[in-house]
Amino acid sequence: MDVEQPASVDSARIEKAVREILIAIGEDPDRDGLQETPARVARAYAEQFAGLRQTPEDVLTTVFDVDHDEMVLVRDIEVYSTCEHHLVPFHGVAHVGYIPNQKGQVTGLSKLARLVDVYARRPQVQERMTSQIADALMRVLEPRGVIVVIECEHLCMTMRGVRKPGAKTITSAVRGDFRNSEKTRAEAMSLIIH
Ligand SMILES: Nc1nc2c(ncn2[C@@H]2O[C@H](COP(=O)(O)OP(=O)(O)OP(=O)(O)O)[C@@H](O)[C@H]2O)c(=O)[nH]1
Ligand SMILES: [Zn+2]
Repeated sequence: MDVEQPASVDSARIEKAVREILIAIGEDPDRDGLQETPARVARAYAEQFAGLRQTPEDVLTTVFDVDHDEMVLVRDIEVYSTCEHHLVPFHGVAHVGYIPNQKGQVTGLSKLARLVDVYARRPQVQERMTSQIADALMRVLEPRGVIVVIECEHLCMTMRGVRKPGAKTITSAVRGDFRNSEKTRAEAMSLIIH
């Protein structure tokens, strides 16, 4: 469950902290190129972590009935998130599919991409982000099933640490019909993996 979130980031606090980090790494925060950096980082974080101040209901606003109760899948939604362990990016693609309920309730296609961003723009681990997207769709659209597959490269594994560029992490979350029916799941996977 989402905990209550602050209205916006505390820019002054971020700026103070970033200045401290610059000093701690042995930089001069007052040199030309760095003077504006704390304020820039505060603005960047406001954007990068905007999802902390959003709920799925904020973006899944358009729900309408169509005469379609079979799979809808949006593939290759670009995703940028921030690894909560190292605060460096991980990025890749998300594939989000669902089977509308008997009433044929669907949402706008762009709303699925917006939903991905609600959870990507937070300090994250890929597994949790994947489940959160699936659970939010189940709750709001009450579909017969949801499948979310996310493939990402984690910069904490490529630019530092173990340094394995190209390694991809693939996570999936299946709910409802996608969980219960191997055939339905296989159909979705064949559309995702091409
Ligand atoms: N399961 C999971 N692990 C992640 C994710 N993002 C980063 N990690 C891992 O989190 C772990 C943190 O491990 P620690 O040993 O606490 O940190 P560390 O010493 O910086 O680890 P190394 O990255 O191996 O140098 C690392 O193995 C990362 O690869 C994620 O989305 N999911
Ligand atoms: Zn990391």
